[in-house]
Amino acid sequence: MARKLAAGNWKMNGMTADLVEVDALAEVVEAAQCEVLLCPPATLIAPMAARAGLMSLYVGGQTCHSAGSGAHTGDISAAMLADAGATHVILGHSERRADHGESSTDVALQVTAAIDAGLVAIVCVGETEAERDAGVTLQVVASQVAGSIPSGAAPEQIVVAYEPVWAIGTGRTPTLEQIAEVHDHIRSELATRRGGAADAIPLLYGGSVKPGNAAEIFAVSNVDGALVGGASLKAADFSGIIEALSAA
Ligand SMILES: O=C[C@H](O)COP(=O)(O)O
Repeated sequence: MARKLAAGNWKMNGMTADLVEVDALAEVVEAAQCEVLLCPPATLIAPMAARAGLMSLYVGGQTCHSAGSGAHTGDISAAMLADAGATHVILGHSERRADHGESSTDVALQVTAAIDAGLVAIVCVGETEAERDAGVTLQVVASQVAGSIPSGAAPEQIVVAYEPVWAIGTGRTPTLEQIAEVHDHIRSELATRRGGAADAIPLLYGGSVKPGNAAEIFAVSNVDGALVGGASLKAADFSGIIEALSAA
């Protein structure tokens, strides 16, 4: 049985003044029957972690370089994220794959670096709309899972987030049957390579999760939580999602 995780991805949003949203989550986080994580932009990791330390809230990064240090202007290493107070890092998000040309091979190297730095790696996979229309969703997702997760990674060091690219920030979501089909397939792919240990890897759904649709998504087979973008920016919205996962 995998642990449940409500993860928020602030993407390139958030100023110091927005940290009041973290304070506003305190009561819900303390009552939560699941793990809760927020991944702000790198500039806010340290101050958010200082606030999160007062409650049971994890803080994570949104990417990291595969190298430990060196001449990589603008990049950040996994050890730097950990040093700032992060416990997790999102890797291989479709926006990184599209905007920065990151391949599954690149992501696998980042995952190894993250694990070496003591971080939990949240590995994102998902098909584009054209791939879904072409009927190759399961092959695309299986290939990303196989290529992005190093075989040596232990189950407690990995989370997989299924995010259909066409559902991100669009208000569109797959049917519950489509979510179940992909999540069951990911679980089965992981089990092929890891046996029963695969059951301990949390599988998150991401893409237009809101308080209003969270409960039905969390009731789907092999959905252990969510990776939430827009609805994680405001405590009022994210609270509803945390509560729905706690009740699932
Ligand atoms: O990382 C989060 C996802 O990309 C989902 O974003 P969204 O909830 O705004 O659709």
